[in-house]
Amino acid sequence: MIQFQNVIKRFRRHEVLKGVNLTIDRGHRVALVGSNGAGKTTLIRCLLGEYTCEGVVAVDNLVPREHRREVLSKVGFVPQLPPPLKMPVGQLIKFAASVCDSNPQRMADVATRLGLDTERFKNQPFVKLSGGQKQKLLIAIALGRDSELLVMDEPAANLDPEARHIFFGLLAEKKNEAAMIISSHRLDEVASLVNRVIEMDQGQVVLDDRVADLVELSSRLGCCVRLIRSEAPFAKAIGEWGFKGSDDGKEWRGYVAGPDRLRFLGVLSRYAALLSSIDMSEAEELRSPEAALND
Ligand SMILES: Nc1ncnc2c1ncn2[C@@H]1O[C@H](COP(=O)(O)OP(=O)(O)OP(=O)(O)O)[C@@H](O)[C@H]1O
Repeated sequence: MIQFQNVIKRFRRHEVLKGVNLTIDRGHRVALVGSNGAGKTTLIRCLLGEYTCEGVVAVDNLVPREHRREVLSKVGFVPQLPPPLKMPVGQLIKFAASVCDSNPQRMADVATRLGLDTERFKNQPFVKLSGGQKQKLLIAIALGRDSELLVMDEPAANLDPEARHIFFGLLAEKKNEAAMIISSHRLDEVASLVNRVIEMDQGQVVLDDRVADLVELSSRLGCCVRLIRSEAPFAKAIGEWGFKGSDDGKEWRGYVAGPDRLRFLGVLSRYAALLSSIDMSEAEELRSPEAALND
């Protein structure tokens, strides 16, 4: 579906992409990783037809630079930095839906699932939303439409754990019909969302691995964390994951989105000396943490 053949991009004399060769098909969920300045955004911009470059870039045999409209009609894009748009939220959704022949209500419904009530914010300029609200709206615009390719630059970075879980579920719904490219500095942020990892360094692909597709995107893990004593900083950190504590603050229960397990364990590792046990298991059905505590 996507082809890069010996793609070279120069800014004046600085060669930023040094001959990139890649083929990405439907069903591939790619983590595009690499340190700052590796060339990830430049590669994406070549794919979206924003830059001219040497070599071949093609989406379904169309050259994005020459067939921009047709190529962009296939692509849902979530940018790394939200554009500084003054347009009110309601108008922005209508405009975005008209550009890609989608229904504004479909985008609004995705926003609602993510926890953003677009009706409430319809007259508010986009630029005045919070970072997380902007991210939710951009995701809703990208996912509330038919697309064959989803390109997302650090898409979940600003989302709270509940919205991340919903977002992963939305990706699961698209996983067979679309190819996905998820760009990130950190592999651990995106590792469990993907089945292929492409690492760039200094304008070149230095690793291209197919990885086991074991984590169900829409899964949740029921968790119980026990401590040797209660501590306020831990309570604050785990409270941000929606966990509820026992009266003595030594037992905490809640749910973690399947793809977020590594991230969650990373948070727990900061309090390793406090931990007495961690239980994590695939949740068969969702029960409230209060109900689980009463078991
Ligand atoms: N418009 C531009 N003009 C000149 N140089 C540029 C331009 N855009 C990017 N570069 C340079 O190209 C290199 C690759 O940048 P790019 O933004 O593609 O990296 P990245 O991997 O996306 O980094 P980050 O993770 O920081 O977003 C960097 O050295 C950057 O300074």
